[in-house]
Amino acid sequence: MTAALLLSIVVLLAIAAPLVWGDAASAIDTSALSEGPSAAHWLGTDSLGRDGLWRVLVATRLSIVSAVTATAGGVLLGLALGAAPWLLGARVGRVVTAVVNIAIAFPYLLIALFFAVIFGVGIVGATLSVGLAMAPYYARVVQNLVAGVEERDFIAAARTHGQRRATILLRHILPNIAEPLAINATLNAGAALLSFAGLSLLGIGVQPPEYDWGLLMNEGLQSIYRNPAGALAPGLVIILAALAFNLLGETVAKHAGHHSTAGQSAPRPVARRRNGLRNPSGNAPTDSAVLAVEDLVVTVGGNGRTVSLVRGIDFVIGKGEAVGLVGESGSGKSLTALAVAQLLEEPLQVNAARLDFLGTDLTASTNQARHLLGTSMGVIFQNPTTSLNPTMRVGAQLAEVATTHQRVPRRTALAQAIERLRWVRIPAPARRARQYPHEFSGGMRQRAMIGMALMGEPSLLIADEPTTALDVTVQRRVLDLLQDIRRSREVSILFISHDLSAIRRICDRVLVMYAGRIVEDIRMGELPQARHPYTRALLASIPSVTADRTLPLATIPGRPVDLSAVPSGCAFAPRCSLADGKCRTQDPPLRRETSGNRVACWHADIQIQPARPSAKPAILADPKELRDGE
Ligand SMILES: Nc1ncnc2c1ncn2[C@@H]1O[C@H](COP(=O)(O)OP(=O)(O)OP(=O)(O)O)[C@@H](O)[C@H]1O
Repeated sequence: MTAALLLSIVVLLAIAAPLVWGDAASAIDTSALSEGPSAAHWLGTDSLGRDGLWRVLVATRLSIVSAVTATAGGVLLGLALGAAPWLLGARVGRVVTAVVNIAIAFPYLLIALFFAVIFGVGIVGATLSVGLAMAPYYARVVQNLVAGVEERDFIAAARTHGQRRATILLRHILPNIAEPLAINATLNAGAALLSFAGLSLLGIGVQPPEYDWGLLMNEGLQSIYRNPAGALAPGLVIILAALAFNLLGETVAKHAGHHSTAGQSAPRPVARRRNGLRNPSGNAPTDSAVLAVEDLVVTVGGNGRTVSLVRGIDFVIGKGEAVGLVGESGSGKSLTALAVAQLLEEPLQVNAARLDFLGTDLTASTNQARHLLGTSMGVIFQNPTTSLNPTMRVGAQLAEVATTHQRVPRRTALAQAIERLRWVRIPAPARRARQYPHEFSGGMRQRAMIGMALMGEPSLLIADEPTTALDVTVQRRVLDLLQDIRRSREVSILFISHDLSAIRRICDRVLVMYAGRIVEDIRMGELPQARHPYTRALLASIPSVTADRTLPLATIPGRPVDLSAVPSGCAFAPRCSLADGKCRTQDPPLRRETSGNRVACWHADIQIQPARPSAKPAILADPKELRDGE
């Protein structure tokens, strides 16, 4: 609001002041030469008796227009120089980069002075000088921004399609760097304003009879002992106008930052509750249910081209229960977890008949629901390297969760962060809290992430492949840690993995997903007696050290189904050796069995040996043997 108010005043003055007070500001009054402030002249008069206040107001237009013009020129030239390496190739690019680097090594105002001497005094010379002096800075910014974008997959795709570099620059690169560049320019317009003031103050900027704030300051300085207001007033408005630009830039930057990082701290309420509970599986949530999900659907697209990525799933997680979510890549595991944590954004759409967390309806997107998500649900992501901010100390990052969601003072939050680092067995937690993520090993970073998820004393931890990026020994320690946390604090866990042996280590129950649906929900101890052919095939494909090494490793034949063209009937039918006509036409419902497990297969009762070519499939092996074989 302050930025908007200040900027509106500046713009209004730039437009209106010369029209309203232009004549009064130029009127010479020989009877009131170099006077101090009075009722007639609030800021006194200059050596020709002209009113100080009117001149400060009228000078707004020239000061602002010249600063904005110089900034625009600097940005355009910087854009050309910064994009040159991309457009002209490595050899020419190196020369341009070297010139930019040399120019940046000199103080900015020195370069402006250098050009002012070349172009001569006056408004045109000053504008050119300030614009040219700014260009190397913008060139560096553009080079960095281009470097950040040019490695992205969509640029590689455009190059593969044979698009020219200039076209890629205009179509793909510029739109992606425009926002930070514009923010930089707005922030630096204030600096341009100060540069003009500096040049005019030195007498090599704007020349009389034209006048800007710098020239008024120059004139005011000559009589500063008689009339201090004559120099101070233009100085003050320069500061206010520069502040207006800076505040605007920072506001835009903050907004842009929020937009791009919308996520855990500011969940996006896209989940919607559908009317009418389906509850076909008799999957009634009990009082002890931490999470109750019913008919969860995640779709993408619209206008008749909607693709269902998660196709109506139901499950309940009880207090202190650990539930695994397993399936091949693309089966919808992460989307399910992120939909529960309210972390999915447009264009994905989330709908659910029920999405209750600790008895609170998350689809309602109330303050209470948002607070619960922030304090009682922790999410651990796959890659700890990209999940921790590299520029923040680990302790401060953990503490931020508490200051944001629990509004505790920073000191208390930091003590809590150190405590959580101790919980996750980080040695010397107080010292480690002061370190940056790069000073941690991969396993320690993941434990720090788990510590961060524990900051709010969560009731549910969602761990999305938390051990995939770690080596086997570290994986084991992280899994043991999760198991300990679960036991000692009664935390429920939704553990996502494509690795059944990892799931087996900590989960009580496993949900097997295929093509966006749960096809089997089975207690861990009964996994060797899994009834869905897909679960059996997944189990059979776990390598075992006792398997016959002369035989090829077991795989699941065929490919996962394309979710934009799911066949009618059972989605697994094209890959299933048991599939018959019924499977290809009718989709089997997820039925609850007397054992309490659920399975979606017309042939769940048929006993088959898993499709493993070895004599003794791992699925049927002794659980101890499976553990040793990991
Ligand atoms: N933003 C998105 N827009 C369109 N499709 C998406 C989007 N995110 C995911 N998908 C698609 O949704 C399907 C399920 O993705 P999801 O990430 O849940 O799979 P996953 O089972 O977690 O796989 P992985 O084990 O590889 O992480 C995939 O086919 C994926 O391509």
